Amino acid sequence: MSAQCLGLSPSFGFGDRTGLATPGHIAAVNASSSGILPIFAQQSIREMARTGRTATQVMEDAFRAVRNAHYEGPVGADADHLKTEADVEVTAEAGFVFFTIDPSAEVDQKADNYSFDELKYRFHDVRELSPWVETYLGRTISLSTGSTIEMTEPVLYRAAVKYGRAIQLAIRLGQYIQQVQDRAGRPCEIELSVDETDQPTTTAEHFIIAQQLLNAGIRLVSLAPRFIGEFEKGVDFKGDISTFERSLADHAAIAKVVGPYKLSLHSGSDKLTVYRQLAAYTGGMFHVKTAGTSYLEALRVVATVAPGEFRGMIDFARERYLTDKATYHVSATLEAVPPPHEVSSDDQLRQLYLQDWSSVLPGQGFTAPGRQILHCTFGSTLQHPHWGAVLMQILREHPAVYADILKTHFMMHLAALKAGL
Ligand SMILES: O=C(O)[C@@H](O)[C@H](O)[C@H](O)C(=O)CO
Repeated sequence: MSAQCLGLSPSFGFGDRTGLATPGHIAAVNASSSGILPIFAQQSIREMARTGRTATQVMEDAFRAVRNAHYEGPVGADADHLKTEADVEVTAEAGFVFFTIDPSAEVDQKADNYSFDELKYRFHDVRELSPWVETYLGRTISLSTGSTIEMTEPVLYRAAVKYGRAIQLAIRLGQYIQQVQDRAGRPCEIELSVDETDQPTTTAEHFIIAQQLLNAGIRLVSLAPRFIGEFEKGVDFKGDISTFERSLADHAAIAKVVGPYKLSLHSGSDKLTVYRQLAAYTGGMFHVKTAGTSYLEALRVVATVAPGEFRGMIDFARERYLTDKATYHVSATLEAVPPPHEVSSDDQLRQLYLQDWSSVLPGQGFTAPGRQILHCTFGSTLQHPHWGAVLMQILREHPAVYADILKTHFMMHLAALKAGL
């Protein structure tokens, strides 16, 4: 079986940083009967670098499990957060068919704070590569939600300064992806991701980005805006849910009228509080990406079968956290979570650093800040000569335990999404 394009069907990405999680992911999909299609091979270039795995290994690990489970449904494969043509080439060659373009390196992350005078000054540097400003100027776009988008000079100058270069890069990478896949006679789906920026993507910016890519012939299957609210790694949504819902409804309306394409939720691990709304407001045209949560559930296997080793892994993670958290959006502090030597109970320690479903209200996700300490240090742990070897040996010695833990974990995730369909 090879990877397939999943189109506009509701879909869910099961990122796996160990290569041993797919059996549990398959068990959850089979048990949930949610109708949500899976992507079992999903890794970013960043994750592959941090875990020392190649694109080919990611594909082989996932599809070996698919064959062993005799799983027969359509299965996607997401080459995530691609930033260069070289990223495209190595993942296309490995058999990926879903390509997530990430032009965030070209996003001016300070643009939301510039005054109008500053924007007018900086606009001169991007005027030539943002010819679309004149075409939108003065237009009012009405959305099915009743919201309107006023394309004023300040709005357009800010969009051009903030995303002008990023749009150009996204078009270049998108056209390259389509050329590479068309030449090889392989299918492809493209997602644009600007979720990893500090400032939310406004409706005007979403409308412009999507329309410029589509005008350039980039066939988007999904788009990941930076939603309002805090989508921190490893824990549930943080923020005002009604504000998020209003913004989500507008973004979904844009995706329908400019596309259609799916809205994609990155850092989707454990964000159960917003899953029902995402499914409902998009009318099922959504994609959710997870990855860190499967790694945290791998540590739950260690906590279950070898609590002493789990304590050692926590101590190591605490040593690495301040360094490793640099590229991730998290707020946990070492001071907020006691170190293992201060917690005698293994169960309490597991609650502090992983949390149990028994402690979570229905339709909500985990919130324990210790999860972020373990989440961000996955690369250091997996690549550590001792702790990486201990973790992988425990997972290989207890495959049924890991599969059962993942089945329970992702049945909760898929059920929360299904509630909105
Ligand atoms: O950590 C990564 O690089 C990926 O998991 C990336 O964050 C992915 O796009 C994601 O959001 C999964 O939750």
